[in-house]
Amino acid sequence: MTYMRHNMNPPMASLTTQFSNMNIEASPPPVRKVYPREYVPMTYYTQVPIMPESPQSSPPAVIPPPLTPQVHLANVGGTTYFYPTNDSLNTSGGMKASTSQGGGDRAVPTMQYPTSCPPMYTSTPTHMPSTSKHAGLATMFYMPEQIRNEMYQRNEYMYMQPNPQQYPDLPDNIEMYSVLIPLENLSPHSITTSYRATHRQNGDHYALRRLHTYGTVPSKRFEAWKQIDHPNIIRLHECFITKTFGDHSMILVYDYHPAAVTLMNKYIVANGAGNNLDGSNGSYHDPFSSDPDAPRPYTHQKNAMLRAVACGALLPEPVLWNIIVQLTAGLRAIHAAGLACRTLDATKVVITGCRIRIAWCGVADALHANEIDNEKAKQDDLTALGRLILSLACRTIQCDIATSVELVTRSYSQDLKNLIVCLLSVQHKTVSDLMPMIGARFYTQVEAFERRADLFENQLAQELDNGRLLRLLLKMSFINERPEMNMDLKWSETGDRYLLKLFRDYVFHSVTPEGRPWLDLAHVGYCLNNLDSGTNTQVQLLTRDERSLLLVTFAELKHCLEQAFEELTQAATPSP
Ligand SMILES: Nc1ncnc2c1ncn2[C@@H]1O[C@H](COP(=O)(O)OP(=O)(O)OP(=O)(O)O)[C@@H](O)[C@H]1O
Repeated sequence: MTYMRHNMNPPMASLTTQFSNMNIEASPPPVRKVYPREYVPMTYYTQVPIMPESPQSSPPAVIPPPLTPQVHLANVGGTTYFYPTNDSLNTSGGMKASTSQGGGDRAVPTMQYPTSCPPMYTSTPTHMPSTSKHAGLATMFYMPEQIRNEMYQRNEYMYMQPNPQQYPDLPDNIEMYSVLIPLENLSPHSITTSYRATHRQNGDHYALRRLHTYGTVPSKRFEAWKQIDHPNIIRLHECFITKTFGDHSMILVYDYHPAAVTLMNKYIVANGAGNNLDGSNGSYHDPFSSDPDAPRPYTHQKNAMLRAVACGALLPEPVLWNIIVQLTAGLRAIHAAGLACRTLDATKVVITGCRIRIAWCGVADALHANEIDNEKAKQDDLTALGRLILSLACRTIQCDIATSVELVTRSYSQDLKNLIVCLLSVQHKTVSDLMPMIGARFYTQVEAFERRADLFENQLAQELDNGRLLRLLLKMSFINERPEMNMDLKWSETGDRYLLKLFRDYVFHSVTPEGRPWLDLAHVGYCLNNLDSGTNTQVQLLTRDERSLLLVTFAELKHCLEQAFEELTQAATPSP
C-alpha cells in the first residue's frame, strides 16, 4: 500500500473495496531489514514463496492479500481487470484474464507459458545487502576494492596511448605490430629495448624485446622456448629480424602483462636501498659477481640494510617463499625443456598481482648464442636464484654475501637460510633437490592460490548476475517512458507497458511509510531475479493515483517485458 505513497496519511477510501477491510495497523512494521538469502529456483505456478514469509523478508508494507477462491478485481484508468486466484491458475501454463467492457487501452493477453523450469539464478541478493547507515552504497555496487584497483590498473596499461612527440623516431609498424610504446626509458646506448605493441590483425597487445644490431641467425633454442607455456614464464611467441630501425635488429615477441613490475622495482628500488643501476646506461651490476670490475659493496649500505632490519622494512618470510615456489616452478619447466634461463635477476622477473613470471626468456640465448654448456647454465640459474632471494631478503643488491647471509640468519627461519646457502654453494644441484627444502610451505602457497581463485570465482559469479540484471534493466529502460513508438505517443503508458511502468515504480520508487525513499538493493535484486525467472510469485502494483491495486505474477510481467521488447526490436529493424 505504501510503496508509492507520497504523504503519510493516504486516504484509505481510495483503496479498492477488496482491500478496505484489511487491518493495516495490525500488520508488521512495514520497513524491515531484508536479510540476503539464497534464491530458491521455482517452477511455474507453484505457490511456494521465493522468500520465506518472515517479518525480515517482506518488502515494505506490501501486504499479502488473502487468497480467496474469487476472482480479483483491479481498476486501471477506468478499466477493470479480473485476475484469477490460485485455484483458477492451471498448471499446464495457461492463464486467462479479461477486461470488463469500457474500452480500456490495455489489450489483455491470453498467455501461454512454458511448463519447463525457468532459468535458475542463484545467490540472488547475497552480494546486495540491504542499505544500512554504515555501509556505503558503493561497496554494494562494486567488487572488492583491491580486485577493482588491480583491474583498473591493468586497464590503464592496456589502453595507454603512445605520445608521438615524446618518441618521434619510433617506427609506425614493425612487421605485423604497430602502436609501439616503450616499456622503459629509451637510452641511446642500450643494446636491448622493450616495447608494448599491438598486433595489427588480432588487436592483442604484446611485449616486444628488440636486440639492437643483431647480426647472426636466430638461435635454434627459440623453437624450444616457444613451446614453453607455463604460468610462471612469460611466453615467447615469435622472433624475427627487422631493418625497420635502420639496423639488423632481432625482435622477440612475448605475451604482454599489463602493470607488470619487476621485482627490482617492487621490492628493492622501492625500498630505496638497492639501486645498483649504473646511471649511464641503466644496466644492472651484480654485486656478488666475481668480476673484479663490478662495483663493490659499501659499508654504509650495509648499515642501511641493518637499519632496514631494525625498522621492520624487511619482506615478510611468506612473501619470499611465495617467490621461491613460483620461480622454482618456472625454472623446473625451463630446465625440463633442456633450456636455461641464463639471466635470472631481479630485473628479469616481473610480478602482477600475486603472480611471479620470468620475463624475456630466450634473450640470453640470442645474445650469447655460443654458450652451449647447458648443464653449467642450469647450475648458474640456481645460483642466480640464490642471489635473487638473498637480495630480496635484504632488500638490497649491494651487500656482500657473508653479511647478507648473516642478516638472513638473524631475521628469517633456518630453512630459508639453508635454502639460500644450498643455492649459492658450488655443489651440483637440480630444482628437484630444492623441493624437500621448500617442504610444507609449498602447500601454504597452493592454499593461498586456491583461496584467491575462490575469491575470483565468487566475484565472477556475482558479475555474471550483475551482467544479467543489467541486460534486464536495459530492456526495461528501452521501454519505460519511451515518448513514442510507431507514431503512438502513448505506447509506453498503455497495454503491457503500463504494467511495466508500475513495476518499475514498485522496484525503484518505493517509499517508507514516512515517505522516505526506500533504497533496498535486496528488494531490487529479489524483484529483478523473479522477473528474469518469470516466477509465479505475485506482486501488487499500485497505480500512481493510489486508486487501484493490480495483482500480477512475475511470469506475466516477464511476458509483458518480452512482448514489448520484441515490438521495439521489430520496429528497430528496417524493412527490406
Ligand atoms: N611481458 C611483459 N609484459 C608487460 N610488461 C613487461 C613484460 N616484461 C617486462 N615488462 C616490464 O617492462 C619494463 C622494462 O623491462 P626491461 O627488462 O627492459 O627493464 P630493465 O630493468 O630496464 O632491463 P634492461 O636494463 O635489461 O633493459 C619493466 O618495468 C617490466 O616490468
